[in-house]
Amino acid sequence: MRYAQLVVGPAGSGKSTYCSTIYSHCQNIKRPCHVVNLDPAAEHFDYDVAVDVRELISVDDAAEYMNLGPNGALIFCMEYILKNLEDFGEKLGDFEDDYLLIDCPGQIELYTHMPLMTRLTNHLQTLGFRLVVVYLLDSQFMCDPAKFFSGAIAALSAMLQLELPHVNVMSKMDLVPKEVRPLIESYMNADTHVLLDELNRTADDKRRRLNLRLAELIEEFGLLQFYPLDKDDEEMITDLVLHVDMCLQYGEHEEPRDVDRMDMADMHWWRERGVSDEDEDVELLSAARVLTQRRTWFGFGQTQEYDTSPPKPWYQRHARDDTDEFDRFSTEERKERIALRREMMDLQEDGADSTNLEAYAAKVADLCIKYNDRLGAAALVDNSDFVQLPEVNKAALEEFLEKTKFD
Ligand SMILES: Nc1nc2c(ncn2[C@@H]2O[C@H](COP(=O)(O)OP(=O)(O)OP(=O)(O)O)[C@@H](O)[C@H]2O)c(=O)[nH]1
Repeated sequence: MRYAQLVVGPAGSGKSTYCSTIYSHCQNIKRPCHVVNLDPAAEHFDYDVAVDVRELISVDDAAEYMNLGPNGALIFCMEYILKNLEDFGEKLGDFEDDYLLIDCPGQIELYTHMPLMTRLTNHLQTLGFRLVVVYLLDSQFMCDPAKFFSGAIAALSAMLQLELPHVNVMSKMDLVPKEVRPLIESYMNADTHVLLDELNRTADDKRRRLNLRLAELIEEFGLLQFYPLDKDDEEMITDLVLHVDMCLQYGEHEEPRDVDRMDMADMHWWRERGVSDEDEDVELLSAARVLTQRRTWFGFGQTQEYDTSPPKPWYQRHARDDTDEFDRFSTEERKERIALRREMMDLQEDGADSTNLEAYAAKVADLCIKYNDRLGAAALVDNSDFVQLPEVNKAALEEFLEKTKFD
């Protein structure tokens, strides 16, 4: 399976910088990755470009030979690429099992007015690529709600035009002054109440109705969540890559290598954190993570899927975030959870019946109480029928939840 991110967004929004940042991140995590330049007007890059559209045609050549101005030359280039799409696509076809970052031109009207991107994406799909659009918006221009609305609608237009999984990114977060951050954060979640209040301050009745309709559109379709990006914040980059991977379903086709019982999502999670899958501990670590995630830990042969909801944005993270939780456990708790998970795996191999399922669920319940794990306890009680939790343990968990309730 091959994967590609189409990196789009207005001029100067940070597309090339994004490609450079993700390219370095991929190198660090040992993921094969190549950058493709689709911008005939591009000038220089601080990374190796594997395929460059300028080898086919560049704006400078078009301007010189066709005697065109900069915009006319760009349109000419786009038409030329369209006519020679098959040749260009062939070059992209050289990469097996790889991950491409396609750095697109900044003039987004080129895609909304011309069929280039749609034709290119269709072609890539016929070559077996799984695609995601990463749409960048510059946080610098998002310091007032009217600009946010126009940026969000441009993102929506690209989303509708390209009809592909779509991730919105708010770039250059490091440049946002502290006092403006709360406002930007509210935009990133498309908090329409905040936006409307701001927008309506100076609007007349007619404009207020328009603002309301636009806000409803944004809210109703839930399409406009933005992921923050500060190119120097490793954690933000990891979160974003993880989210894009979920949209791409990256890695789901792969066969596990050394660790045949491990969930691929776990392996991927650890790889993202620099742990090699040749490392024996990965199986243990992953097992522990499954346990901490409380999604699949108490069932035998349960088909419940991983929760693929996007990781929480950095500003919403709190101590009980699932993905961070493992790090909070004491060594003793980790060991016990790992041991229990191993026991469950052995039972799975021997064949689970209702007696050992009950015994297992009872042990998990004890562990929740022992380590003051309210979230796990609540999940277990909610799924008590499904996991065949014995009544006595269910009652103990309910008592524990009642006793440790926050007011
Ligand atoms: N401080 C900061 N600067 C950034 C960031 N991302 C991009 N920039 C700067 O913003 C400017 C434009 O970035 P590019 O990556 O060239 O933007 P682009 O979207 O590729 O531009 P075009 O291809 O011309 O449309 C450059 O000066 C970058 O150094 C960021 O996260 N933080």
